[in-house]
Amino acid sequence: MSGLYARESRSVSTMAHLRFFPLAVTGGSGAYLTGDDGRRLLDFAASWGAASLGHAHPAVRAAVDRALSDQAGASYLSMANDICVLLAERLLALVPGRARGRVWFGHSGSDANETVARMVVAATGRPRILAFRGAYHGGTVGSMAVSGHPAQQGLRAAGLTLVPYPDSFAAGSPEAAMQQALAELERLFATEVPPHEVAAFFVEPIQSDGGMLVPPSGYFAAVEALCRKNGILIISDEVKVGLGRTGRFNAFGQAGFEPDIVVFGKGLGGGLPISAVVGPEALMNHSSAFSLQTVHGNPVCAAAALAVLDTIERENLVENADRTGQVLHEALTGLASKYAIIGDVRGRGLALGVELVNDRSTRKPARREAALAVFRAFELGLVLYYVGVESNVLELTPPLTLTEEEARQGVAILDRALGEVTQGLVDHKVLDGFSGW
Ligand SMILES: Cc1ncc(COP(=O)(O)O)c(/C=N/[C@@H]2CCCCNC2=O)c1O
Repeated sequence: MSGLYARESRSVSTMAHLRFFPLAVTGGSGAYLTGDDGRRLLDFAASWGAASLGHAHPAVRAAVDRALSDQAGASYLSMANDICVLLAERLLALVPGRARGRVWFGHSGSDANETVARMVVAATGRPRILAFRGAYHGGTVGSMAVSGHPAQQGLRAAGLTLVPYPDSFAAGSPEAAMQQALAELERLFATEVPPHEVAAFFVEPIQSDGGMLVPPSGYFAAVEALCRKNGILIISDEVKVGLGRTGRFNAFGQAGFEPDIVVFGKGLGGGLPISAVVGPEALMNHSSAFSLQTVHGNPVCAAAALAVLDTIERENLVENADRTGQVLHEALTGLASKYAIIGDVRGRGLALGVELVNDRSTRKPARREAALAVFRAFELGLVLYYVGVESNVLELTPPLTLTEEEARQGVAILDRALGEVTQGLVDHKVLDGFSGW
């Protein structure tokens, strides 16, 4: 364990730790992090997707410097600032007509989803909310309340009903997954959940922390029809897979539905804390002083977000995510022909998952092997984490700036790590103290 990591253990709380290996960093540039031991590590996680432009991107640095050099306050609570207005106008132009009303700014996906959960109930008078089993919508009380991930210890909202997200790998086919998931939703509407009491449905276009689950084609179109029929608002949580990561700017478009409310976060700030909720004016202006924190809408983070949106456009990063994502997907599929432990490779663009199983026919989750593979990859110079309700899905969410060469380099490291794990060459003891989820 490095000196810096040991020093952290004597100074920083573990309450926010989601640790898979003892990485301590002192810097980074592009798709690389600099370890405190001087190593350069290829970052296939991008800090859970937040470093959308990689590290130390000059556009973000310049934008933040300009905003700080003539600082228009530190909050939009009690005064408007030009940068937030400009960012709001940009985001309104990026969402479908249904959602094109007003923009709320926050710090994180959690406070954004918490705000939406409160807003839809307050504005519609409907007491119920739908979300998916395995969904991660945040780490605050109000966002955990509408989440369904088993790793969360928070209380679920009284009006929350969790429904199954279609898992094509677990069900054996997309058709079976879609049929099962729709049947359960329709059963709930017919028995336990009166649809006219449901205010909104929280949707991840790809369920990331739940295992990078890609919905079957047609599933969300069917869900949207059910929602429209019953006046249920659809919320697209684009916090992790939005902003071009899937190879299209908005992930909901590929998933085949048009949301009423869109939630952005993580990569929006390029590593700085900012989130946004974009929705219809009637909802977004249903009240004043409804959801506020002191430095919400600060111009510095908003400037970073504008730089991110500008850079995504200027550097064609949506196309890069599509193209480099295909290279990565194909390379990972190549690994699957080599390692029986890889049960499934799935995802879109640069939102990819590799599900590890001990047996392809039973699909028994290979939790320990996932943890060992991630640990060994770290030792070999690649940073990636695992997700999934069984913690057996390697998650790849690299910076949108990733090059094809970097993609191949990362897969070569993962290849070696999986080889050593499957040959029993990685001592299980390395996982002591790294409990992950
Ligand atoms: C789809 C989706 N919506 C909202 C959130 C919450 O965002 P914040 O962690 O910025 O509050 C997240 C956060 N996801 C977690 C962050 C904690 C570590 C585990 N991995 C994640 O990506 C998310 O994936």
